[in-house]
Amino acid sequence: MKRKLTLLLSGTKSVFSTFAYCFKLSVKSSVSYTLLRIASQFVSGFSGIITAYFGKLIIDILSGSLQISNRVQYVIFILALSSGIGIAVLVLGKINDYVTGIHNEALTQYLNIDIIGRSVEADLALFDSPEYYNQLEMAKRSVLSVISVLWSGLSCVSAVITLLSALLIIGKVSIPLTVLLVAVSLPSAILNQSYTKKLYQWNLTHVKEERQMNYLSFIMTDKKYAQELRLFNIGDFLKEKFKAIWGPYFAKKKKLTKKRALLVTLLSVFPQLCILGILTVLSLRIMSGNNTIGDYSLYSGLLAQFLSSLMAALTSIINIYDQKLRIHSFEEFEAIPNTVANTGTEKLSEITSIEFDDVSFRYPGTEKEVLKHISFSVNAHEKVCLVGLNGAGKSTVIKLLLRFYDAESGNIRINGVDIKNYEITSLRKAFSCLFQQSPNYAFTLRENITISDIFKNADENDVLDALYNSSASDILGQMADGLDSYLSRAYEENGTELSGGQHQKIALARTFFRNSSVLILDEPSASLDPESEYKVFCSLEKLSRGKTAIFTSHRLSNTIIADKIIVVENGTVIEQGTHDELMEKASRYATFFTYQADRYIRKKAGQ
Ligand SMILES: Nc1ncnc2c1ncn2[C@@H]1O[C@H](COP(=O)(O)OP(=O)(O)OP(=O)(O)O)[C@@H](O)[C@H]1O
Repeated sequence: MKRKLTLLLSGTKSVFSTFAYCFKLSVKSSVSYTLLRIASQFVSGFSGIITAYFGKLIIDILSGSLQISNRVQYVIFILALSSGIGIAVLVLGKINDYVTGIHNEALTQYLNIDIIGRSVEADLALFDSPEYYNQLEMAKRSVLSVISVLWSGLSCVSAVITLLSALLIIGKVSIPLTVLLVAVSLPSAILNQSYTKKLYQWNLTHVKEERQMNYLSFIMTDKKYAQELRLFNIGDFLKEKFKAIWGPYFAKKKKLTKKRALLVTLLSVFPQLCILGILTVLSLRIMSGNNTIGDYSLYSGLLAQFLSSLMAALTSIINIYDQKLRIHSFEEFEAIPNTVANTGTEKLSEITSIEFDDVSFRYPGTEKEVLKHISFSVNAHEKVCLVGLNGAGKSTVIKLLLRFYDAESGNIRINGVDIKNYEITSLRKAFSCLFQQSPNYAFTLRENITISDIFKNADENDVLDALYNSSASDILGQMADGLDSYLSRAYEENGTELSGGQHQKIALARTFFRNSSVLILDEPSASLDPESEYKVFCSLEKLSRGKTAIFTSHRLSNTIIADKIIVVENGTVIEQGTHDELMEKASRYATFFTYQADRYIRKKAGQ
């Protein structure tokens, strides 16, 4: 008993705290809408009781149970009053519907923007973890829960008002039967709650399946996959994959829901039996002259209202209790800590040196040491090329330099200062970087370039220069709306779809536009034609004059422009030097270089 009481108390506490949390969010999104919705619940809570009482008065007057002198005027007055209240409640209900709709929209956007904001600031490492995606998915779903808790809490206000008022009046007929009515109405609601909780916990353990289904449905409908899907003829294969997940998922969910529906239906019979008892007692009292005929109308109306508002109140409370876990998912998502903390305060502007000192690193949650005791330095105005086989760790070096991840051991220093001491945005501001898979945006061409430095007070010439330097001026020439042309047809009929190489040129133009003191290009020419590649490396030479540049390239003829070549293999720096120095000795670099030159030389020699 004591345990049950403790459970009840903690349940009540969590209902209140969950509602309070959602109420706070509601107020943050709009104070006026929240107040309007509360006021409307008060009015609707009292209106049912008042209308039922007016009905009783009219019946009593008409049946002669209530003897008054000016019957006609009295009946007309009550009818007019009750119609007035009815119309006012109706109008208020419509206003409430409107306010609720608009408020729900505002609250949804407020919460979505909150989630997006958290996501934008999240550590890059989090994007490697399936757990993070599960949490993100649950947070997105919990937006609906906040709306639902708020709705339940506010509905509870009117339900409780109706419930208490009805209970006070019904209690006059038979207190024991009224108590019994309350008692038998509770189990079905409580059972409902325990199953709702079970269902939610079941949902929690099946988020992975739901995400997999979403993913499959995404690749079956997204343009990116459309070509391969048709070429490989894998539509049916993917549909079967989808069904294989959905089948068992649906069967289990159906079983749980069916059991709940059966039990709740069975238990809802008992309250009806109690109502029958109360109405029987009342009928006997009317026949013996202790109550009027109008009382029958009043009590039967109130009993119906009592039952529906009790159910509404309980369902609301249970819903809030149930949503507690979902709301908790939202709170949990908000509280996910970033490991790459913005610990530094120093501002960084000009970079005079970069130093990797005995740096080791493995991606969070993985065993493999991707970088092993790496040491190298880059001096101001130096052009450095990182060379190595696929998966050697070149891009990882860049990610650590930009503090997307923190090194596990060792130090990365800029201008002799540990990069953790720099304020993170000022650190990143010092780099213009082209990532290996830099995506373009479904925005205009101009926006696709200027997005890399939105605070720059740039004119059109800066954009045109960036396009020229990335060998992309011809792309602009093909665009109907010039710089204002859309780089996607997903949202604009007149948008332009670019080729893979053209996309890379735009991404490169964006990098050149940023014009920071260090230029980083990770495989800038992977998709470029030979002429564009040549021009881009000429631009790189030109633009990096008076700047520091770090680039990676698998086409080793490009390393010619580098002052220093650093060869990375299996996460370690195995050699470094100029092209000539490395070619002179039997280096790994010389082997790579010979691989690429060899085929051409052999072909020429007719071998
Ligand atoms: N987010 C990640 N989580 C776990 N491992 C990763 C992640 N990103 C890269 N790796 C692993 O780190 C290693 C180094 O990858 P990296 O991208 O740095 O290689 P790279 O030298 O740039 O290769 P490429 O020449 O193909 O671009 C690879 O084994 C890769 O599988």
